[in-house]
Amino acid sequence: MRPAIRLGVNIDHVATVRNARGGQHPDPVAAALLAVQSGADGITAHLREDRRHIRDTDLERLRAEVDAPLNMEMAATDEMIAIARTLRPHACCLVPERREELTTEGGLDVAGQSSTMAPKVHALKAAGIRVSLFIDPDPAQIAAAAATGAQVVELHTGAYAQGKAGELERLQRAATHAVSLGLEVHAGHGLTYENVEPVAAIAEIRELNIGHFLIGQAIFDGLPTVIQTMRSRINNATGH
Ligand SMILES: CC(=O)[C@@H](O)[C@H](O)COP(=O)(O)O
Ligand SMILES: NCC(=O)COP(=O)(O)O
Repeated sequence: MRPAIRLGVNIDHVATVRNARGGQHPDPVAAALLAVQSGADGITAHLREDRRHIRDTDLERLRAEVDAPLNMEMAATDEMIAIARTLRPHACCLVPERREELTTEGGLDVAGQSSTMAPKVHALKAAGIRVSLFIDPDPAQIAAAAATGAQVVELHTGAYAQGKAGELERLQRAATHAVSLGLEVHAGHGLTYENVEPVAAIAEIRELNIGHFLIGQAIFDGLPTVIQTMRSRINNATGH
């Protein structure tokens, strides 16, 4: 039987609500603690260059106060690499960023910058950090990701979530290809109760990172319920 899929809960948008009034509530760290108590296997937080949601102090407190793997999402910039090497989260996931974007659009173009990406991956690994590259389910990107020395690829499920034809099959091919190159396979972006099970059924996937839907649904049902429900949907797909 395949291992159970780890559920990483992305708490970015707890910080979005907090920042709306410039105060302290709702506290992303309190949300992370509740998420872990409710069954999350790890916490994901995206420190964007514009700090539109997660702030540096949020990450510092998550690292200090939450006894669960912290997956820091970040652009592959010198600033973020320096922060990560100081903070030493369990993992970093390198994602593309454009200041004007509403959310992450495409995957990281590793193939187009592999010579500069490899040293960045090495710098993070040298700090004891597991490195994941957030990429489209594309053969060239997977091969380039493996060549950088990254241990993990996180497959961008955005096109699948938007209903683009053939994307689930593309994700399956990408997952098989990545494992053949020795990479661990994660997936995320735009996953919901309704679309998660076919992705979770991809046998090579070891971790799903889910945020926006969970935080939004928690407004109606509460964070524990939505995490437990998502956990059960994932387990339905994997037979756990
Ligand atoms: C990489 C990805 O798909 C998300 O983890 C990312 O955090 C999205 O950015 P926002 O949370 O700012 O929408
Ligand atoms: N890397 C994907 C992630 O952390 C959460 O993405 P989303 O569920 O907020 O779209």
